Amino acid sequence: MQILTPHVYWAQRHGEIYLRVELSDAKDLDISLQENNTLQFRAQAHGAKGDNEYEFSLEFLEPVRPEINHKSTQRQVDIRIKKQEERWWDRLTLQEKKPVFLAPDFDRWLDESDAEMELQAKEEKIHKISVESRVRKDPYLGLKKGYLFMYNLVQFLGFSWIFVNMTVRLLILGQDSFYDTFHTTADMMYFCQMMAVLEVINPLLGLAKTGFFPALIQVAGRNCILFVIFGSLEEMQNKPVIFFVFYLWSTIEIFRYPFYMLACIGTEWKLLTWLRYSLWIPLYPLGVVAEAVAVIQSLPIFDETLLFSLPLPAVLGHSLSFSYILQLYLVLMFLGLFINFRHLYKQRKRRYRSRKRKVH
Ligand SMILES: CCCCCCCCCCCCC[C@@H](O)CC(=O)SCCNC(=O)CCNC(=O)[C@H](O)C(C)(C)COP(=O)(O)OP(=O)(O)OC[C@H]1O[C@@H](n2cnc3c(N)ncnc32)[C@H](O)[C@@H]1OP(=O)(O)O
Repeated sequence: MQILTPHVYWAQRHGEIYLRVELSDAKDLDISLQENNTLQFRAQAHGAKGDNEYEFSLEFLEPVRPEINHKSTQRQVDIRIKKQEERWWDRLTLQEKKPVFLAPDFDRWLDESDAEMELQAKEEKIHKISVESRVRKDPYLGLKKGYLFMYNLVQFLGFSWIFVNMTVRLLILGQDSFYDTFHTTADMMYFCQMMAVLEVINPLLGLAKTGFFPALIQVAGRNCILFVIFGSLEEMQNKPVIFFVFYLWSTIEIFRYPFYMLACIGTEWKLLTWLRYSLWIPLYPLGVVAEAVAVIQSLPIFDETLLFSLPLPAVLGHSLSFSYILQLYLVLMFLGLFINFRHLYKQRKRRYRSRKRKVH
């Protein structure tokens, strides 16, 4: 009987090494880790040349733990060894030259970044299971979901009404429709934007996972434009800028709210998700620019009418025009744009990273 060397295939993860020894019906297995961090393998098995004794040894690149897991099947011997430190290895063996009997196990092979993704996906799965088990204990879950579903439905219907109304009027009247956007849609916009205050309250009550601060910036920013600039200045109400502001706001909302509605019933439509997490990229800056134009157009009107002006002591003059506060608000708007743009970018990345992981 000869002593032969079997084919050995290997793959790694950050914490483990997998070896697949191609031997069928292996018996009398003797697998041990020597003091010099070398795996010693010996077995009787059936190979191409009949029954033979097979052996090989591998000195690992970095220290491994002494416990060795192995399983012998009719076709192969699987060995699993834990690394001492969770670290990616450049190669398996200490010697740089790869032994001739060793090859990558392409069935298990992952490169470092894929292995990281696999690890993260596992962690996320464990996290999800623990969150789900906690959530399942919430006796009001059905009620909360029902409330959110209804809220999103109402908002969706409101913004759809505005969007369709404006689109139809634009198609029929062309540019003339720009001038009476406010008179035809403001009531519905008031309703939707007042309802939107709930978006700031919901995360405080633990009802939705919305970012509290981004929601506050979003709702406060829009309501300031709607109620203070458009609502209180009649001179602004026939300006075309209202058309652009309302159209940009409602365009995102007719996708965002149905996306949330589906989330409430545990469903997802890929196209809708993509629209919710992509449309803001052009719309948000455009929206801020349109809102900034509205603020700038309102400055001389506030100066003239002295509406909301702050009375000052006589030595400092009569009053401080509200337009100064709006000029400060203009700066805040771009700060708000930066904060929310970054928030939405992170949400998009999170959404697509976790979906990509689910695919693996
Ligand atoms: C402190 C005083 C501030 C003073 C103001 C200062 C100036 C501010 C200027 C601001 C400029 C505003 C400009 C703006 O008006 C311009 C426009 O809007 S233009 C049109 C384009 N706009 C947009 O695209 C923004 C749309 N709005 C939003 O996206 C949100 O309002 C926002 C808060 C910005 C982000 O939303 P959120 O944090 O909720 O992110 P997600 O959508 O990813 O949701 C996270 C998870 O929560 C779940 N969720 C959220 N809401 C609901 C809900 N209603 N029902 C059910 N579930 C909900 C969602 O499913 C996610 O869950 P999961 O993580 O499981 O996926």
